Amino acid sequence: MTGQGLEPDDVLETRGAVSDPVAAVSDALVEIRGLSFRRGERVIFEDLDLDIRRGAVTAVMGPSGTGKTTLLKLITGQLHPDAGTILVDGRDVTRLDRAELYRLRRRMGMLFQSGALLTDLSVFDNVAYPLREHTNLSASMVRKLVLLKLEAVGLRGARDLMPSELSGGMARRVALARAIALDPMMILYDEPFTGQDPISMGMLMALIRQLNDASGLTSILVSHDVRETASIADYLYVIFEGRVVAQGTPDALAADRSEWVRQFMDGLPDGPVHFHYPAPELAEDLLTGRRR
Ligand SMILES: Nc1ncnc2c1ncn2[C@@H]1O[C@H](COP(=O)(O)OP(=O)(O)OP(=O)(O)O)[C@@H](O)[C@H]1O
Repeated sequence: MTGQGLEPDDVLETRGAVSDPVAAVSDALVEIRGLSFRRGERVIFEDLDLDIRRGAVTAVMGPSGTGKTTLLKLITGQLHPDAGTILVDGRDVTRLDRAELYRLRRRMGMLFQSGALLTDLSVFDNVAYPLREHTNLSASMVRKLVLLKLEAVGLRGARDLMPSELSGGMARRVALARAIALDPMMILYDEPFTGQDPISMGMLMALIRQLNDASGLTSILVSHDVRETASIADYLYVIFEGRVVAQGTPDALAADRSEWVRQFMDGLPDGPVHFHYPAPELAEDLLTGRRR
């Protein structure tokens, strides 16, 4: 028993009627249909549908452990679902062979929590790494591209530094330059703001939005930082217990009065997601003669 009592009717559709850009354009770069995924006995996703619109910043939010990172790994083909389809640019990642998946993955930049820089390489060489690995470009072309990517994240002047000489925020920006080195069609961010001070958080937020718009990217952003995420995303999904419980533009979700949306967007400690793990009444528990 989960104690959450989520029924199918609780699923909220909070798309704004006319002003919602996503409702008007159905051009999805990622189209997920009927996705089911388990970890042992645990159901992570059950019949999940979700679209990521081309050119937009789409955020996926939800309580900790709800499967956000898992969703990114399913989209990139690092995990295989039990059922459902995941179309990325029209191709079902669940059906691609290794070589096709590898080619598709090259077109997806990733900034994962664990995406550390290579500590033995300079900033320049970290960004050059995917270019040298995956292309036959000349050294002078690699140099130009690396400098352009570093310029895009404001760190062209830091090219000769080693990762140990960077602040946490700078390191994340270098990782971002590396993630866009191969000019991906899409970039996936997993908790990009974790551990950042407010200034570097603001910088990263602006960069995510700027890179998306200037490079014609499509961005998927997984984050716990509701307010910050809502301020840069075009569209938000809230997932919980394997399903989408709310979706809409930031404005639509800000105006939504339902308990689900309010608890999540306002960070309320109790609501449909309970603070207490299901238990008998406290008085009943205290008065009983049981030892545990
Ligand atoms: N390698 C693994 N083996 C077994 N279970 C796992 C594994 N990785 C994750 N899980 C479980 O899958 C569930 C979803 O994990 P996931 O990391 O996707 O959640 P999340 O929403 O990204 O969480 P957070 O916001 O805390 O990062 C969790 O219950 C987690 O314990």
